[in-house]
Amino acid sequence: MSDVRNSNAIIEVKDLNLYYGDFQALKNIDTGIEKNRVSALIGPSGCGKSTFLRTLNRMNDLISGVTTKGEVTFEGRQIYDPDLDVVALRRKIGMVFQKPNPFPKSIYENVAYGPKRSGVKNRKDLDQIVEESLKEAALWEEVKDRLHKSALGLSGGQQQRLCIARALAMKPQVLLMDEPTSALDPIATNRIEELITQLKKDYTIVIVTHSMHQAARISDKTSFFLMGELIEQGDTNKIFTTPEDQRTEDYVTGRFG
Ligand SMILES: Nc1ncnc2c1ncn2[C@@H]1O[C@H](COP(=O)(O)OP(=O)(O)OP(=O)(O)O)[C@@H](O)[C@H]1O
Repeated sequence: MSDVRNSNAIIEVKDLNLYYGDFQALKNIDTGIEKNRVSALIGPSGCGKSTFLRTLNRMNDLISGVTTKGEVTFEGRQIYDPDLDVVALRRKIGMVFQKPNPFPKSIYENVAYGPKRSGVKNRKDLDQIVEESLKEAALWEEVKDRLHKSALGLSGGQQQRLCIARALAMKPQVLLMDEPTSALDPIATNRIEELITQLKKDYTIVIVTHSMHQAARISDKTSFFLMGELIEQGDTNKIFTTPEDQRTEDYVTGRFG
């Protein structure tokens, strides 16, 4: 298997195995997530993409019966170290979900919520974080005149950009995105894809996608999973044009999945 581990990796994964009870969902995963790149995780339904994504900020801790073995290091620190501050980890490695899930609060409060909880109290500082995060998420112009209106009044695509702004407000280094456009129409999808391409200047992005077109359009690196194994990983262009493994070729050419 090709090896993408190198000195640009912000996250390194070594011999990672994950079980839901007796069922092994991830098998001997070795990989690295490169800094300031978009990495796509692809593969047929149930192959372990979302499970793998969640291992990167310990979101699987929230599911009972999960056992994780192996190493995940973020900037050289073991993230499965029992002494690690998981809340701080999730601040640095934020997450955006498939279905936009804004809180039933105002647009402003959605973005200010995390910073407030981590101790930012000064109104001017909060105003600034809200404005900057909404600008980074390409939503500011659409909402600046209705910041104190409910977030639930936004369109699905706007809600998803709000969720991205909410994650950015915590000043993360990595953004994990689990099929962030699967609930959106093509125009809203296009806006999120453009946004992801802009965000990689400042952030590292890992995205689970069912759309091979999306992976090919926006990612630099692609990892192909099958039945809990990481079959092949490398430059997106290579994975889609000259993959080394027959199973990868069958998947990317649409022969299964
Ligand atoms: N909470 C859970 N408890 C038990 N088994 C689970 C749980 N979550 C996922 N699994 C199983 O682990 C395997 C991997 O699931 P996962 O959701 O990671 O796959 P996926 O590739 O993201 O799938 P999809 O593309 O359909 O979202 C599947 O067989 C799934 O049924």
